[in-house]
Amino acid sequence: MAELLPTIKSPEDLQNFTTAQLNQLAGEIREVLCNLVATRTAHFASNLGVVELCIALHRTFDFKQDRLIWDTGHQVYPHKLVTGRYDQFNTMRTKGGLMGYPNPSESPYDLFMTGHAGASVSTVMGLASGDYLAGHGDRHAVAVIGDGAFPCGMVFEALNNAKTLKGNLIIILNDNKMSICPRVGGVADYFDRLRMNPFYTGFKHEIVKALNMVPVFGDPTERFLAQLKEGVKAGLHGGMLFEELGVNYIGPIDGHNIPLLRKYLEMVKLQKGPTLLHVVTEKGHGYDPAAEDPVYYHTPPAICKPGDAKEEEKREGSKAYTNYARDAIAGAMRRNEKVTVLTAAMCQGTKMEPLRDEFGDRFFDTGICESHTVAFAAGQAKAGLRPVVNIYSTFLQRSFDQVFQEVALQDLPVVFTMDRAGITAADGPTHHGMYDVGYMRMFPNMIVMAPGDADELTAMIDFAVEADHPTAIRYPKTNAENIKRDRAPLELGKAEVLKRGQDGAVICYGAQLSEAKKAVELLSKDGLDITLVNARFVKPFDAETILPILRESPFVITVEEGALLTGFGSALLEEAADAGVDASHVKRLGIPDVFVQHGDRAEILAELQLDSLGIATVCRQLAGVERKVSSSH
Ligand SMILES: Cc1ncc(C[n+]2csc(CCOP(=O)(O)OP(=O)(O)O)c2C)c(N)n1
Ligand SMILES: CC(=O)[C@@H](O)[C@H](O)COP(=O)(O)O
Ligand SMILES: [Mg+2]
Repeated sequence: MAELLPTIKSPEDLQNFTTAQLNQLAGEIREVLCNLVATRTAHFASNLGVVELCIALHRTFDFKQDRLIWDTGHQVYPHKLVTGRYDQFNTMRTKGGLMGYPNPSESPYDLFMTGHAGASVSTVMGLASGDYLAGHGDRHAVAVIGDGAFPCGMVFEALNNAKTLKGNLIIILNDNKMSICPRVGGVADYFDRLRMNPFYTGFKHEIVKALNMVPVFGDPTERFLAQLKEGVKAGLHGGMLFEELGVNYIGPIDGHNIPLLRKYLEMVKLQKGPTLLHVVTEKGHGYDPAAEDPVYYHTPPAICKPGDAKEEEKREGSKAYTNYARDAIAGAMRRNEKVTVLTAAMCQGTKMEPLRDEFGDRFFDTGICESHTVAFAAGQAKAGLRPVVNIYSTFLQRSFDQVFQEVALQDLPVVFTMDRAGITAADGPTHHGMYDVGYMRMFPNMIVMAPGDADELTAMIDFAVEADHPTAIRYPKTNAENIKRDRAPLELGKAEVLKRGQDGAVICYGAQLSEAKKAVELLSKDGLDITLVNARFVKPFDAETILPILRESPFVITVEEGALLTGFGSALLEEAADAGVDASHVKRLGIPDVFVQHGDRAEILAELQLDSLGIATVCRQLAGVERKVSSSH
């Protein structure tokens, strides 16, 4: 039972806690985190790892004035607990409840709504700059960024700019040796070398002893710090990469020792100029199964007791679109040795660990560097390879310009398999994949498609790796079904008509096809005979099939799990306008011009009328069936 946590209404309540109480608080936070993931899937190992760091930060700074950004934001749960949200904590990631990321509408301690990695150093610099110009140069601005997020290009862009900053910038590098998967790349190796620093290994105890003799405030600390840093530099050139960029480097230090963290945080507060404090933590700290398998426990399914008979089953999961995509890519790689696959640190989410093992040198994990990934794939394509960029729709947004310049403009055969396209549910607005239809279809040369079911996804990937142009395929985070029908073979730019009727038409782009089909079946019980089209392609658009349906149908509904602005329905309206075809009877179902909040996927889709009942209801309204029924009474 938590004893201290319920008493904390704001971080000010931590100020009188003793070290023993702060340690007790750390234990209580971990217990609450464990209780949460027993009930639902949520970010776990990352949160366990930052408990002490979070407490020490809030004990040292006053974030009513000072600024704090947790990079990415998935490790923000302890912060939520100590900033007055303990009472609502059991609503985490449920509709209307707390968001799993920072959310300014929940608390003034959350400055930005985030979820994408790598922006923290830049935004914190902006805050520091604004505070300085507003005469609040005494405020401190702190970015906490993980070792996985650190290699993002944007972080280095910010570091490059940091020494020009007037204002106090503190970067806490939370180094737990992990991204979601084990971290990769040269920066990771560099952090490993920094850990070999005697500051962290051999001499650590000596340094801690010396620190204990140093008062926390005033000049002596600064002098001591300067000497200490010189000593470390002379020893192993630790942190020289940062020092050369004009950023003071301190560390690494143990991130699970609250008094030690406090001491160093007090010191960096006094430091002039941008400062990076390298803190070493363990992902999953305090819960052994998570510490031993932080990949699985990054976002484990609910009730993940080790040894749980169902655990293995959950690991593989039922067959989602993600699995079909993975298997189709694997098939293409087996058939054609020119096919490569690229991931930007999402090997686990895209279920590609088996591909990493099977295709060693044709599997590329670039880390959280989406822009680089796409330009890199373009280079591979130019060199004659057939790269597949397997990426979440929302994260591909980072590469908009590389999709334009390096891929589309050169007309290179890069395949984009865009996972999590649509409502991703509990992650919320930062993660829903809503915009890819628009940002892909606007570029010349692109072939842009969405499968209506599982086998179609396989067919599209097979088609894409043979295409001579860039291709994009979107699919959502859900289990994939196969729709029984006399399946039309996949043909470039051709829609599939599943059924013809005279009372109206439903044209579906993507995986809501099964819901659309159910709706059409429901409607036939009401006596409505509805045409059902599986659009397959938004580009090239099948005007030949679709425009006659527009002309002949009393109403037409387009269905897509994406933004209405720039989406499939918009493409249809553009085609109709260009061809002079009346489209005033077209109703578009999709995601309106709002940021959709987090919640249960089925619930959100139902609210958007993107399920069978919603589609059927709209059809009835357009067909006037309700009116007919009521007037017959
Ligand atoms: C731009 C972007 N790409 C990918 C992701 C997916 N993602 C979320 S957390 C994470 C790992 C981050 O590692 P790190 O920063 O070290 O934090 P840790 O989980 O280790 O605490 C990844 C790849 C993301 N959120 N944003
Ligand atoms: C923080 C982050 O961006 C990832 O952890 C994301 O939540 C993963 O999403 P999936 O659970 O859909 O793989
Ligand atoms: Mg990490």
